[in-house]
Amino acid sequence: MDNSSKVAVITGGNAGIGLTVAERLLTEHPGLRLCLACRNKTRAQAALDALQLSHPTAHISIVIVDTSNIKSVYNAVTEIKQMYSHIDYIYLNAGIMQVVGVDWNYFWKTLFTKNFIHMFTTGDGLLKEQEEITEENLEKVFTTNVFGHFVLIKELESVLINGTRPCQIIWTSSSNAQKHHFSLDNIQHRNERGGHYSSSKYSTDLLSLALNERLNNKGVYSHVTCPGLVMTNLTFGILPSWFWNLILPIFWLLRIFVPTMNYDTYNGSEALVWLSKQKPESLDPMCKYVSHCNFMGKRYVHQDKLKIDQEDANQLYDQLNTLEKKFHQKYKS
Ligand SMILES: NC(=O)C1=CN([C@@H]2O[C@H](COP(=O)(O)OP(=O)(O)OC[C@H]3O[C@@H](n4cnc5c(N)ncnc54)[C@H](OP(=O)(O)O)[C@@H]3O)[C@@H](O)[C@H]2O)C=CC1
Ligand SMILES: CC(C)CCC[C@@H](C)[C@H]1CC[C@H]2C3=C(CC[C@]12C)[C@@]1(C)CCC(=O)C[C@@H]1CC3
Repeated sequence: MDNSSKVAVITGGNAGIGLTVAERLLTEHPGLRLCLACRNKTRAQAALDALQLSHPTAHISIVIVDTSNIKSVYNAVTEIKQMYSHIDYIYLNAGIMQVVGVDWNYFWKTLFTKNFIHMFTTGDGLLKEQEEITEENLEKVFTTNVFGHFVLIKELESVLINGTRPCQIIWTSSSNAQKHHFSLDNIQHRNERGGHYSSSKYSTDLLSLALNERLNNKGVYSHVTCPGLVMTNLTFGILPSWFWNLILPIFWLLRIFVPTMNYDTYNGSEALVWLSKQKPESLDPMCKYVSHCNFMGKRYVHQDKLKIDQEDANQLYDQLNTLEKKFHQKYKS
């Protein structure tokens, strides 16, 4: 095993924001060894081929992981541990949103009120979602976005901790993370009408804080990012791509008020890549690092103070830990 060069693992690294982060990290950190942790072999191989074209000497590998399936996460951990003795950056980026429609009534009602900036920044109240339960009897958005990643981090702990080099855990959270959609009495957000995605991203923010409390003294640092609104398969699942292309000029205008209207993945990945170039000890665990792009097209990183509570974070951590133990017993003993 080559221990000298840096290693980055990216979940959902085959498409959208994850793929752009992969591309930009290879440019920013020459010699970086990259692991695309993806659920689909063909799509992962296509991404690897594209990255290898622009970075012919880069060392890129694929690990198959479906974060909505805990058995698959355990299998992926075994593979990652065989490949790497230390991980410098782990991007917990894979994510889904199960949208079935837009509440246009709410959109028109809010457009000409003072709440319009909040609506365009967060999407809060605009999206209709549907629930799905996985074959392991877990809520799918919660498992894909949060629990699968929790298990990944927990099982990889020995590879993240290294006496001499720090490790950065970098989550792709969202402005859509809203406390009013989250409850410690129902962390999976089961049997609720909507708010599944928001609850999962709020959990992400809490979990990141809890991880810092547990792991900072071992050289592992966790931070949350927000890519803003970016055109990817996720947003094409909300409205068709032709619609988004049509309203591109509106995005430019909206940027005067809402600098998170990033549109492309390069703009959206700014905060995620910027974090990899910072000293992790100097970063604030109570901040969300947000990718901004102004009207003139200038990209920069904005820090938003997180409105979350350490006690909630610890309680969520404990609940995730208890849930993980059941799967550990089932699959690992
Ligand atoms: N686009 C936006 O405006 C915003 C996105 N985000 C977040 O950014 C992250 C990346 O999303 P984005 O790039 O937009 O969307 P994409 O759909 O383009 O990318 C999502 C990535 O996650 C992967 N993925 C989905 N489900 C799983 C799973 N069960 N196991 C493993 N991988 C999975 C997808 O794989 P596959 O290609 O096989 O489907 C894909 O690689 C998400 O966490 C999302 O919530 C946050 C704020 C705004
Ligand atoms: C004329 C158009 C600009 C109308 C588009 C309205 C809505 C579909 C969008 C306005 C704000 C958007 C938004 C998201 C999805 C699409 C909107 C609701 C996200 C929720 C996508 C996923 C995220 O993580 C955050 C985004 C915030 C903004």
